[in-house]
Amino acid sequence: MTSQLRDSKLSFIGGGNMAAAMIGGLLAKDVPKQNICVSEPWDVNRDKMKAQGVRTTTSNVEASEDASLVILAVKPQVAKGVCQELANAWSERKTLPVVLSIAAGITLESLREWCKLGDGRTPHIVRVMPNTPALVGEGASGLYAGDDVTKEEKDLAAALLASVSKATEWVDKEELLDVVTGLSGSGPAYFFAMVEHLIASAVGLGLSEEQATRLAKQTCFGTGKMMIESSEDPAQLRKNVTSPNGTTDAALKSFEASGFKDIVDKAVKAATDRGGELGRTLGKQ
Ligand SMILES: NC(=O)C1=CN([C@@H]2O[C@H](COP(=O)(O)OP(=O)(O)OC[C@H]3O[C@@H](n4cnc5c(N)ncnc54)[C@H](OP(=O)(O)O)[C@@H]3O)[C@@H](O)[C@H]2O)C=CC1
Ligand SMILES: O=C(O)[C@@H]1CCC=N1
Repeated sequence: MTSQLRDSKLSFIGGGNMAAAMIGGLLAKDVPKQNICVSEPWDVNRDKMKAQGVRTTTSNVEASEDASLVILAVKPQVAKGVCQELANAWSERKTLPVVLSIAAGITLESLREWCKLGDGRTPHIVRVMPNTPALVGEGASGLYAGDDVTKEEKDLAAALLASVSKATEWVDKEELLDVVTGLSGSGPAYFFAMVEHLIASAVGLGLSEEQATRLAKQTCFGTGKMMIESSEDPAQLRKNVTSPNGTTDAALKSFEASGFKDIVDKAVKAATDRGGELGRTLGKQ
């Protein structure tokens, strides 16, 4: 972790699933608890955060008061109101915090418009797309920043994401963040769904739920670890499992016959398109 990140005051606006994952990951990396403040309306979520030792409040304005980095971690549908509330409260501030938006789809243009202060100043904004494995320090994150963001600010944003992610990728076109969302932002759900189905299939064929769950989870984990640690690419690793005319071959042929590639293509595109759609519809409101 960089000293710049360790010394920064971080304010999470919204303390839901993704904020909890990032905060859990940050605390595991020894970011000082007292440097993290979360504003969250729901007492159940607030209590969970409080139990981790970070500061909590119901007031977005209070949470952002002394922050150098404000992480906008609310649903896209409420981002506009939250940005406007914060911009109103920051009019007396000489130095504005850097805003990191994790809201899927919401464009820089909209964020800048909503975060504009009465005197015309706009905070520097970085869009990021993390994922929930950040909780265990195994996140994958994409980032995009406009030209107004300084190198130091980009380094700080990247350091925050890198502290909870093993892959931190800058994209050079904003629309590519929607693709990152369709791949790694939503991606954990695809793998969870796959494991759910694997367990159900094996239980249907006679294994106990407990055994099927242990075997399926470990297969997913072991496969991921192997992909990261091996010098061979995923296609070669797949071939290494697949004996000619053997059991894996039978399964992969069945996948193919059911249109596996097409199923994946369509799903990633659906998520990517939904990101763009959220940006367009919510940006207009
Ligand atoms: N979950 C994920 O895997 C990922 C999510 N994201 C993005 O992260 C953002 C948050 O998603 P996620 O954590 O899943 O959503 P959650 O609903 O779990 O978290 C959002 C939290 O914000 C709270 N909230 C609602 N209104 C306000 C407000 N005005 N001020 C402050 N807090 C408020 C909500 O409280 P209440 O429930 O009471 O409304 C909720 O606890 C989204 O924009 C999403 O696109 C990005 C990457 C991955
Ligand atoms: O489902 C969503 O919209 C958010 C963004 C990426 C993961 N969860």
